[in-house]
Parts: sequence; C-alpha cells; structure tokens
Amino acid sequence: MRIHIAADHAGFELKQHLKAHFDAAGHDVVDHGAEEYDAQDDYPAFCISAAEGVRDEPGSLGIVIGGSGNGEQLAANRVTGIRAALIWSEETARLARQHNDAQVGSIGGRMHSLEDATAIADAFVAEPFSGDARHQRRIDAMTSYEKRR
Ligand SMILES: O=C(CO)[C@H](O)[C@H](O)COP(=O)(O)O
Repeated sequence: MRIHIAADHAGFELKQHLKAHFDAAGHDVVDHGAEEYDAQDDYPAFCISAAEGVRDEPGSLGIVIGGSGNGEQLAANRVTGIRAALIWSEETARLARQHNDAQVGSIGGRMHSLEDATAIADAFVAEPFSGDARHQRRIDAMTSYEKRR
C-alpha cells in the first residue's frame, strides 16, 4: 500500500515512528514533511501536500498528524476529492474506512501513546470500504456538492 504521511512538529515523533513501522510492514511510504523537528512550523502545507499525493494516486491512503489532528484534518479536506477523517480510536479508524471511504486519516499525536496511535493507524490502513449502497449514496451526495461549488 502506498501511504502518504505528513506531520507538523506536534506529530513529528509519531510520523517518524509510523514511517519505520509501515516500512517494516512492507508499505511504500511517501513523506511530505516536516523533514525535521521545528517547533515553529505550520501544518497546512504538509497536510495539503500529503492529501494531493493521495488524490493523484487513487488507491493510496494518507495519514496526517498534529497535536490534536483537528487542523490537519481540516487542511487535508481542502483538497478536492479528499475525505479526511479524525481517527481517535481503532473503531473510529475502521469506521472512517468502512462507512466514509476516507482516504486520509488524521491523528492527534498529543492525544495517544505511540503504541495506541500505531494501532489506530494500522486499523485505518487495514480496513477496506464496505461498498454498502447507503454509504456510497452519502459519499456521492458530498461529491456532487463539491462538483457544484
Ligand atoms: O494540532 C494541531 C492543529 O490542529 C497543531 O499541531 C497544534 O495546534 C500545534 O500547536 P503548537 O503550535 O502550540 O505546538
């Protein structure tokens, strides 16, 4: 699986951890920054770049990380066609894929231990979209709105 990953300073440690973890699991990880820890850096450009990577490679997934994951989710959702979900438990991670076909999961690095955040990221990456008609209908309604804007 190709995984586009990004984080600001608040998610930097988790990003580095997840990169090694996903590499070891045989995934193909693309790092959209930050390249180094900088306590003053800003999340939007990193997260938008990761979301663009996902948009440009259908079938790939994204993980964006910050302190809370809120702003990172908001930034990724600015990219047309991207559905980014805040994933804060293994269950919300699975549901983001099953029900929402979210291609990007956003994690708050300050909200979880490295171990718990890794389990959340793994749950997101492993879970397929259910394809259920009611979920597809709801996704289509959002896509339709996006195209009318
Ligand atoms: O989670 C985030 C955005 O939603 C950021 O990582 C967080 O706001 C960074 O905070 P600070 O600049 O105080 O370290």
